[in-house]
Amino acid sequence: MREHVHPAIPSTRHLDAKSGLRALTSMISHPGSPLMGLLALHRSLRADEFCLDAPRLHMRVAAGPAAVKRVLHDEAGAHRSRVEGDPVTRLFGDGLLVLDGPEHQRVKSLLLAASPRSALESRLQNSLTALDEAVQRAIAKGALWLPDAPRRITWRALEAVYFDHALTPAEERAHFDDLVQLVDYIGPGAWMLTGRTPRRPKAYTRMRARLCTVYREALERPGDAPIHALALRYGEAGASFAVDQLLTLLVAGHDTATSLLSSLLILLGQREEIQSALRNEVSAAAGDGLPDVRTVDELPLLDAVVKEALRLYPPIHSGLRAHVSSGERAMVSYFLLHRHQDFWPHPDAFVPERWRVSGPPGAYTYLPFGAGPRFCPGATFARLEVKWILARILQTVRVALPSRPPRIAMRAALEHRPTKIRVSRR
Ligand code: HEM
Repeated sequence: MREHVHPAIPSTRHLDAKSGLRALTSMISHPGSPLMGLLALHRSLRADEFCLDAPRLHMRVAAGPAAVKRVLHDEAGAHRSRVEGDPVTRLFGDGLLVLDGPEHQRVKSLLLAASPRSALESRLQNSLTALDEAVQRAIAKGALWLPDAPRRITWRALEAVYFDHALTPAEERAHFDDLVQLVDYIGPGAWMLTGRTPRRPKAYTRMRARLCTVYREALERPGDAPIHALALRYGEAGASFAVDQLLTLLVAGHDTATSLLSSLLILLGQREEIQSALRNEVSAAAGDGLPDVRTVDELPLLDAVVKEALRLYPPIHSGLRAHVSSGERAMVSYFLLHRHQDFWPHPDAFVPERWRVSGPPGAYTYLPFGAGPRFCPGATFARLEVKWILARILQTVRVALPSRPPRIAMRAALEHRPTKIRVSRR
C-alpha cells in the first residue's frame, strides 16, 4: 500500500509533460470534468496525498485511507471547517457546516438527538402520500429531467421530515429558482483562484425570509421534528441562529440526495438488467401499493445498488478544511478514495454485486457520509428517503437514458449535466 505518513508530498509541479497533459485534457474534454481530471492526476502521481499547485492556489489533497484518516480524525482539531469569507461561510453564517469547536458540538448533538432513526422512519412514513404526489407529478410528463425532478422531490421530503412543513406547489414554484441559485453560489468557482468572493445572490434574502416564517410556525406549534428541537433551544431570541441551521440543512440535505437520486436513475437507465431485478425485488416485497419505509430499507439488492452509486458518484465529492495555524487548505477527496485502484477492483465500473459479497475493503476506504467530528448528520434519513423514492419510481415506470451518459460536474455536490431520462409506464 502506498501511504505517505511523513511525506515529501508530490505536487502537480512534479508531473511530467505527458501526464500533466493527460490530466489537463481529461479536465476539459469528454468524458472529463474537473473530477475526472483529478482522478487522472491521482493515477499519474501515484500518491495517496499530493498538492494541487496553481497560481494563487495551494491545496493538499488526501486521497488514500491513511491520509484521509489523518485529516478527518487524527488532526481534526487542527483544521477549521471553513475559510473566512468563502461563499459557504457567507451563505450559512453560523450554520453547522461553518461552526467549529464547542458550539459545533452542541448544535450537532442537538440535531442528532432530535433525529433518531425511529423518528425519521415514522416522520417519513407519515409524509409518503405527499411525497408520492411529487413523484407522480414528476413522471407524469413522460420524462424525468435531472437534476430538477429529484430536486423537487427531495426538497419536499427534507422539509416534511426536518421542518414539519408541507411544501405547497405554490411555494415550490416561487422558490425553486432561489434554491438553485443558492446551490450554484456555493459551488467551486473562479473565486478559489482569484480570492474574491462573489456577492450573495438575492435568493438568499428571499429564502431566509421564508425559513423565518417556517421557524415561527414551529415556535407556535410544538412537535417532535428537528426544527422543534431548535425552536425549544433557541426560541425567538435565537431565531437568526436557528434559521442559519435550517438553511444549512435545507441546502446540504436536498442537494446531496438530488445528486444520489440522479446518479441512480442514470446508472439504472444504462443497466436495464439491474433495473429489472430491482423492480422485481420491490414488487415482491410491496406489490403495487405505497411501500413501507422500513421494508424498502431492508431490500438487499436495493441496498447494494445505493451503496455502489454512493461509491462511484459520492454526492459530496470533497471535504474542504483549512489548517488552523498555517491556513493551508486541505481537501479530502471522497471521489478519489472511492476509485482508488489499490482497493477497488474495477474502480470505475458500476458493480453492485461487490456489496453482496463483502463490505468496504478496509477502514477509511469508503466514506460517502464522511467520518470524524464532521460526519454527516443526515446519513440515515438520506438512505431512507432515496431508497423509498427510487423504489416508488421503479414500481411505476421503466427508465431509459436517451443517449450516452451525461458528464459529471464538480459543483457544491457532484452533479450530472442536465439530462432527460425517458420514462414509460410498466
Ligand atoms: C446522499 C445524501 C448525503 C450525502 C452523500 C452526504 C454526505 C456528507 C458528507 C460526506 C459530509 C462531510 C463533509 C466533509 O467532510 O466536510 C456531510 C456533512 C453534512 N451533511 Fe450530509 N450528506 C447527505 C445528506 C444529508 C442530509 C439529508 C442532511 C440534512 C438533513 C445533511 C446535512 C449535513 C450537514 C449539516 C453536514 C455538516 C456536518 C458538520 O459539519 O458537522 N446531509 N454530508
